[in-house]
This record gives sequence, C-alpha cells and structure tokens, in this order.
Amino acid sequence: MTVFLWKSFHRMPNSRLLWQRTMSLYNHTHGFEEKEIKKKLQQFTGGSINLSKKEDGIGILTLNNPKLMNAFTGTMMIELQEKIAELENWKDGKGLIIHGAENTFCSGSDLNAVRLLSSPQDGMNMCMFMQNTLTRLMRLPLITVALVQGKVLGGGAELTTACDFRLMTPESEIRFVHKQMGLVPGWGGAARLVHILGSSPALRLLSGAVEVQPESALHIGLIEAILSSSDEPLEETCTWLKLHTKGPAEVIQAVKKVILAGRELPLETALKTEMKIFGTVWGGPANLEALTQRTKHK
Ligand SMILES: CCCC(=O)SCCNC(=O)CCNC(=O)[C@H](O)C(C)(C)COP(=O)(O)OP(=O)(O)OC[C@H]1O[C@@H](n2cnc3c(N)ncnc32)[C@H](O)[C@@H]1OP(=O)(O)O
Repeated sequence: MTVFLWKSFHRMPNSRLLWQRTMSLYNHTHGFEEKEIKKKLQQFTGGSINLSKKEDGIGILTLNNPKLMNAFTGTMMIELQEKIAELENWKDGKGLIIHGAENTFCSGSDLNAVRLLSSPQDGMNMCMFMQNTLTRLMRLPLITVALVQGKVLGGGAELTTACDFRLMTPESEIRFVHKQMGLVPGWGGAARLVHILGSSPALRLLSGAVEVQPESALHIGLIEAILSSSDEPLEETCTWLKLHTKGPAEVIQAVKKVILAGRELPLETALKTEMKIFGTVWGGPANLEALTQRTKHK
C-alpha cells in the first residue's frame, strides 16, 4: 500500500481526487464515511482557518478562533482540509507557517464539540478525518513550520507534530494533556512524536502529560529553535523559514520529497524514489544556471 502510494506520489497525478486519495490514509474500505462525519462536524460552528499565499512562495495558515484559544470547532476541521487541498495544488509554493490568531497556537479540539461527539464511532470517524488531513499536511511538498505560542494543548500539540519544524516563543508551552482527559492522542500525534523523539521520550511526555517549556523542548529535539522574543514572532519565523526556502520552487519541493521518501518508505524504495526525484531536477533550469555560473560554495 505504502509503495503504491509513493509510486503515485512520484508520478504527480494531475487529478486532484486521485492525489487526495493517495495522500490520505482512510477511505470507505476502512469503514470511514467522510460525508457522514462532515455532516456532523458542520454542526459545530465557529472560528475559521485562513490561508494567505505570498509571492515569495511562503504560505501563512492561521487558526482563527481566539475566543476559545483557537480550539478546533467542527467547521474549522473541514476548513483545514480545504486549505490543505489548496496547498497541494500550489505550484509556486515553497514553505508554510502555521500559527494561531492573537498570539496563541491552539488549545486542541473544541471541548463543546467533543462532549457532543462522545460515542466511540463518532470519535473514531473524527479521528480518521483529522488523521487524513494531518497526513496530507505532513506530505505537502512544502517545508512546514509550526509557530508555537501560548499554551499548546491536546490536538494543538498533535498538529505541531505534523509540521517539519517547530519554533517556540520564550513563554510558550507544549503539553500532550490527553491522559488528563482520559484519552490518548488520536490525530496521529503519538505515532509522529515517536518518530520525532524516539519511544522513551514520547512515552514520558504522554504518560506524565508533561508541560514542555522551550528549553526542554529544544534539549529533547522537539523544536528547532526558541525565538528571540514574543514581539514579532511571525516575522522572525518567516526570516527563519526563508533561509530554508531560498531557490526555485521545483528544487525546494524536490528537497522535501526526498526527505519524505526517506521518512516514510523502506530503504530500497526510498532510494529508488530519490533517484526518480533527482531526475526531475538534474539538467533543470536551476541546475543549468548553477553550472553556467560556476557556483562555488565558500
Ligand atoms: C484528539 C484531541 C484531543 C484534545 O484536543 S482534548 C482538548 C484539550 N484541551 C483542553 O482541555 C483545553 C482546556 N482549557 C484550558 O486548559 C485553558 O482554557 C487554557 C487553554 C490553558 C487557557 O487558559 P486561560 O488562558 O486561563 O484562558 P481561559 O481558560 O479563560 O480560556 C478562554 C476561553 O477559552 C475556552 N477554551 C479554551 N480551550 C478550549 C477548548 N479546547 N475547547 C473549548 N473551549 C476552550 C475556555 O473555556 C474559556 O471560555 P470561557 O471564557 O470560560 O467561556
């Protein structure tokens, strides 16, 4: 299945539907009825997800529900899916910053919705819906950064793990509070956390519902950097991301794809995928330009 998925990924299907199907994890064969869960999620309104795509190839995705510390309502979950689909089709895109409105990232899922979706079946459908969306986010051919501000809890902490990098402001905190809620992560956050940290540190964070402060997050490798202040974090994050997205979109996207292949595929398949992605940039405009200019790397 994974191999099939990656072959399709590499072939860059033109059809958006095929792309979405191959990038997602669950469909009706897994008992996932997307239409049904969307109908339920539509009932829990409030907030929005806003996307602005800048000319320099950096997108800014804003979680916007500040009254509830940017908790995810049902309609925000649906809007997130729509914005990720839009980003999958962004040919000139290179990077993405995810942040929350009014200087706080996200306090998880909206507890009002959680209370009303409390049957195991609804819970599993919501979980499959969010896992599909966050897996597609993780597989975007863009370099993604979560800008962590305020108290980032539950599903908010899970969302940060679907990004390539996390940057924290000095006063912020990440906390997988699921155990305190009688839960475990369900948006894929546990599996991704094990990949990021290894199983013992991940278990420590989950079993202790540990409040992870910036210094400790940096020490265990959960984040890439602590921002210098909380004054202009979005600008600082943009500057940081621009260092990693300098160059043409096709090259930046190819860089992300070879890393994705290495992260998700068995070694032999990853190597073959890398070779094919290499073929898309070898002799390409950026490569020829660098050769013409006799670029030196001093
Ligand atoms: C698989 C997904 C699993 C999950 O995500 S479970 C959800 C995990 N998140 C939580 O349990 C968050 C509980 N809330 C808190 O701990 C605190 O509100 C929090 C985020 C630390 C902020 O504390 P403060 O800065 O003191 O602000 P506050 O408590 O007065 O909050 C302002 C208003 O926002 C509300 N709020 C915050 N997080 C929410 C959430 N997730 N769902 C629904 N409402 C939420 C909070 O109830 C308050 O509303 P109100 O002013 O009392 O009407």
